[in-house]
Amino acid sequence: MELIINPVKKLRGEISVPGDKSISHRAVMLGALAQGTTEVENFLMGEDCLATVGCFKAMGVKIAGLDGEKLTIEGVGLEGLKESADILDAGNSGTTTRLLLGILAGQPFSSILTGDDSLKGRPMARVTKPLTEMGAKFIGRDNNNLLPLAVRGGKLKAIEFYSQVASAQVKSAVLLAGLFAEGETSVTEPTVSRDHTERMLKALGAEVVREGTTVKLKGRPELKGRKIQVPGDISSAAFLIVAAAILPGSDIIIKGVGINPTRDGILDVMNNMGARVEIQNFREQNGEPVADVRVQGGSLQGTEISGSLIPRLIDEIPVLAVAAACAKGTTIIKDAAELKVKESNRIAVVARELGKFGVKIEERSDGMIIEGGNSLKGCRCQSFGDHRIAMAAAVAGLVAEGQTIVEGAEAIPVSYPGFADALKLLGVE
Ligand SMILES: O=C(O)C1=C[C@@H](OP(=O)(O)O)[C@@H](O)[C@H](O)C1
Ligand SMILES: C=C(OP(=O)(O)O)C(=O)O
Repeated sequence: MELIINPVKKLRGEISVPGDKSISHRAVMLGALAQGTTEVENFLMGEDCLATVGCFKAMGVKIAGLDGEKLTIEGVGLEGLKESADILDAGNSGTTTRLLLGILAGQPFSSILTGDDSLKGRPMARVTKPLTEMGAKFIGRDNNNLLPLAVRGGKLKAIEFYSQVASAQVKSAVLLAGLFAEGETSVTEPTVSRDHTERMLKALGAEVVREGTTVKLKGRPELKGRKIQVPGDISSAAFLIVAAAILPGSDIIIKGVGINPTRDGILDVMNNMGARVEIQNFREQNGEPVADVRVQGGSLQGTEISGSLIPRLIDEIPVLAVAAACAKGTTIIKDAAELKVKESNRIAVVARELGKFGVKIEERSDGMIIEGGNSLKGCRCQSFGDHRIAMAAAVAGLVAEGQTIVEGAEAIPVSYPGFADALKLLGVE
């Protein structure tokens, strides 16, 4: 599928973005493991989260409301999942895979988990290693690194785990396995990654504490189902934030965006670049901070994006590269080697695709250097099956001269169903 983008002068209007993908996955998983009913409002009906729903249905969990935006999960408790008669399919979703492996590790049955071609190339040893140390057994290619993976779960022991990567998926996999172990499981990461798992576990009744970059969880808690209201996804809002910021004369308000401090790195970067971004109507929703984000267009300056900022905006880097291309001066992105193991190699693909727009961009092993300030030229570009690449290219198309055609736009509903309609609502053809 192709998305055809015509340049536009400015974006105007008020809009909300679909529910947060990370929180929607966790609502299904923890709702399933809780006692009683969990009602999820503003659940993201994106393909990744629907893959999570499919896996839990296959393990006997009753989930209703897939036709609307309110999902109801009948929790089965920590002991209640059933062996799936078929292979579990995580589709394109790394979050489904890694978090689910943590849960499957604690089950007294066998499971087989697979995904699409992109997911079959992504590293899983980062979770199968600590889960093996906890007592689970895996069989998979490349030393249990690649899907498909067979898992034989069982009685787990709590561990103290030191992760090499600042990854919420790794941290969450170990913590979710820790639910099934007696005693305290702890995870220490190099810098803090998104903490939605910890927040939701607490909200459902588990004992979780953070000390610096370490999170500790007491095993075998009694989780209680509850209402969960999912905030708008800042990673989806990012495309609109950047689009408005690079189009002078724009003025948009994105309502109800989750601005959890472990996720809001894009707001810091926009601020550093001199963008006019305002946080309005701050409030808290089920333990997650939420606000309306107003963005006005203007001129941007190059910046550096590195260090502990990276995990706070990892999924926003493709679109931040577009902001950098439109800014005056140079932008350096480093410490972001993780980008190479996402849905595509996001360093190589961003460099190649933005290069087609005429952007001067140098690929580095852990990031990229972008020379901003040259005008972009409309082009034909590819998503490489990566939703964030497709949407970043579309945003570049809004400021480029002439028409831009994004091939592989069918990847977009993985995280942002309705993306094209959102652009139209704000004035794009
Ligand atoms: O835990 C999560 O929900 C996610 C964590 C991040 O991945 P890593 O944990 O691999 O960095 C992020 O890129 C992904 O989109 C969602
Ligand atoms: C990396 C992403 O997701 P996942 O790891 O869940 O596939 C993403 O949404 O950009």
